[in-house]
Amino acid sequence: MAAWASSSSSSLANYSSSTSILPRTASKTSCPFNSHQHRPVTSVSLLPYHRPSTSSLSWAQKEVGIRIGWNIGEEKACLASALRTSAVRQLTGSLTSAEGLRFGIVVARFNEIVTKPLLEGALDTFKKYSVKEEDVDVVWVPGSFEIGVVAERLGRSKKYDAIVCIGAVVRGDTTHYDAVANSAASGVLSAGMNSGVPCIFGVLTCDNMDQALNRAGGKSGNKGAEAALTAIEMASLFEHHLKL
Ligand SMILES: Nc1c(NC[C@H](O)[C@H](O)[C@H](O)CO)[nH]c(=O)[nH]c1=O
Ligand SMILES: CC(=O)[C@@H](O)COP(=O)(O)O
Repeated sequence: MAAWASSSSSSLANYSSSTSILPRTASKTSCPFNSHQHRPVTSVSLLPYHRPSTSSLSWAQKEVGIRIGWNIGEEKACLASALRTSAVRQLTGSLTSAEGLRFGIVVARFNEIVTKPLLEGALDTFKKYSVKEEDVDVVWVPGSFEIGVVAERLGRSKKYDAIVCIGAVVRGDTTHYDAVANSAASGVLSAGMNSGVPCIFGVLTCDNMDQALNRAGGKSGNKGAEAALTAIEMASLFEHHLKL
């Protein structure tokens, strides 16, 4: 008899009178096998499973084998998920513990009619979440293409817990838009990866100026303010959970 069968039959005896080993909600809802059985999972072998011939198995072992064999993927996944759920740590940054965190803001002067309100949205958000003015530095660059290199320099200085990158790339008549927009995005991404400091992408990439203005305090909100919120959460996450 396969090793799994004997241990499963004994484990069946152990569990048969016990309540579900899965949290009630898990056995009732998240295990597809259980959904039509309407019975809590009482035993799932965690041994390496192979399907033996059933002729030599007792009723109990067939029951376990059938339950496990037919739905090994779902049952194991459910049990594993349930076990993970009971032991899972969930780490997140807090928006209510921003005091003392330090932020850099890199903002492009190009399309300043858009980037200035984006910057103001970010600064207002920092103030609203108790970030002191002396804990925020603003660095102006000519255009969005220059954001990445400055963001990385600020990150490597280790003076900041997160860096907000603000720009507005608006499509013109040529394909220059694609070069600038893509470079800005990859520049901000690289700055964060290379410096280890969260760099937040608050660069608008729009087909026209109306789209940009709508996202700088217009009917579509303020992406600068959103970027500042993201910066606070990421800075808090790194400060409280991801310190090296
Ligand atoms: N067209 C836009 C630019 N272009 C300028 C570049 O960002 C860069 O400063 C120049 O290529 C020199 O390196 N910048 C924006 O931020 N937005 C635009 O729409
Ligand atoms: C995003 C740009 O670089 C763009 O504003 C430049 O306009 P054009 O493509 O007409 O030169």
